[in-house]
Amino acid sequence: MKLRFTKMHGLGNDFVVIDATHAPVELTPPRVRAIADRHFGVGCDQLLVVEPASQPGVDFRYRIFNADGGEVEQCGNGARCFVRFVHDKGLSGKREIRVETRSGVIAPRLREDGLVTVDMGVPELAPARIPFLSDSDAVVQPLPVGEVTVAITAVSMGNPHAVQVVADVDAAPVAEQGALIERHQRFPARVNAGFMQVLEPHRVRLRVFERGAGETLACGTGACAAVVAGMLRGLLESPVRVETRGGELEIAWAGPDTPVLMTGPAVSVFEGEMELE
Ligand SMILES: N[C@H](CCC[C@H](N)C(=O)O)C(=O)O
Repeated sequence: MKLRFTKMHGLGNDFVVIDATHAPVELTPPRVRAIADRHFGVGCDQLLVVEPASQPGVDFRYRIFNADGGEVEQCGNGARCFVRFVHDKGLSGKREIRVETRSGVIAPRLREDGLVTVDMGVPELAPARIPFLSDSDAVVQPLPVGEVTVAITAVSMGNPHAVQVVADVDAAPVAEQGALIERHQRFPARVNAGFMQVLEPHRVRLRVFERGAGETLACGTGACAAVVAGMLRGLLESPVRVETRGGELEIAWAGPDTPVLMTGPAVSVFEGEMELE
């Protein structure tokens, strides 16, 4: 089958975006992996599939697949690229689009300045709903990882995150420790592992070893989770500028039981076609 796609990125977190609003696209995990492969396919961190809404009051549905083929609940950089894609393709005349994801409805808004603001919803902190196997709901919890024990804060933005504070993100063992945390037994759905360096109360640097994709240049839900973790630890004050390797996001949060607002860019790079088994 011939697959038409748009290649996009949010701060270097890159996506293959497929328009399935007129005809369904059958995506199996092997097909997702084939598309995401950076040598034998197009290459991307995640695959985004835009579909017609399946419920009233919503404009579209969009599905998110990691490069390893697994379908996941939420993607912050992807949500920004989604609304840019829908606008640029003329799929909607609106600039604020209500879209259904596996973790609920969000409404990314394409601003006049080209940046996108997304209400990413209320962070989930209850371990059972992250999910994080723990008999405590303390903000900071010890997690044995290999030969060391790290102090993490577990947060869900619809998808699970384990955030730790480090002195220097450039020196942090992201590849080795991130891989161990991603598959840690206490995260039964696996987890995105964040490494945050606090520069000042309104500014951090962040690296994320993503579930199902490895380290990415930026992670939108990871930035939201890091700011929530930092504020709960008393280290940060809203709004926070999150410096990732791919560029900057602005994250605002008014505290527990309120939504996290994320603002950042979304870029289309090229259109393409790929023969798919
Ligand atoms: N790897 C994530 C999904 C993509 C999230 C990330 N790309 C973002 O911008 O939020 C997970 O398995 O939960």
